[in-house]
Amino acid sequence: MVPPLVLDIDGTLTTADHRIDPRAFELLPSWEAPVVFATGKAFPYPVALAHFLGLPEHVIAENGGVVYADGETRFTGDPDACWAVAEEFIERGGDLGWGGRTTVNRWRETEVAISMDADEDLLRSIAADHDQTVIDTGYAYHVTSPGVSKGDAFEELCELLEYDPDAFVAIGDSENDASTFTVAGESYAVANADDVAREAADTVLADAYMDGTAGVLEALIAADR
Ligand SMILES: O=C(O)COP(=O)(O)O
Ligand SMILES: [Mg+2]
Repeated sequence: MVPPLVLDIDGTLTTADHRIDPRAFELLPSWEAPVVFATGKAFPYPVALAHFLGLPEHVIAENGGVVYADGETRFTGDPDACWAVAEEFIERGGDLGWGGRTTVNRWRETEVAISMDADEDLLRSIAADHDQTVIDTGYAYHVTSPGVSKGDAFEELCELLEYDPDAFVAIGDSENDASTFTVAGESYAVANADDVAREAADTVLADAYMDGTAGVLEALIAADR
């Protein structure tokens, strides 16, 4: 039996230009064990991915702020405090960015995502004044509440579904994946991963993006034969 998976999305299942790599549609629909998507993106994104792969919607969104499994939704974090940071950031001349793409935050329920073009120093200093944290995923700065993490959310999801987190293989690429790597039994950072993810992973892969991820998935399938 192949092991269950907990997979980051951006940088892990994608190409370098942010598209889902088609190999996700070849390897995941027939995966014979649970697959959990754990992302910094807003709640609808991993739900849609699971849905269109024909997989059960077991997801972690917003860096752990949202857990959804078996029809149950759990939220962690203080969205008002995160928005207070974003509002002060705008008042002090900052820009959330996204070129008018309001869908980035429209369905976000526990935190705020800000474009990588933003003034990072200003954002971090305002977040610190409000006792909120900033996560840099390489795709966005996320203003998130302390204590929110994909790893804690993953543990919660495993409790809900009565899964053993230690049985899971985790793959990811950035600092928001390090906590998942700690909880899962086995962890891989793709070659494009940041230093925090590389440090936390059991194995740093030679291949980047979906090349790295597909290599792990194919090896797991081969080992199962
Ligand atoms: O939304 C982001 O900033 C990153 O998303 P990810 O956690 O799927 O890589
Ligand atoms: Mg990622």
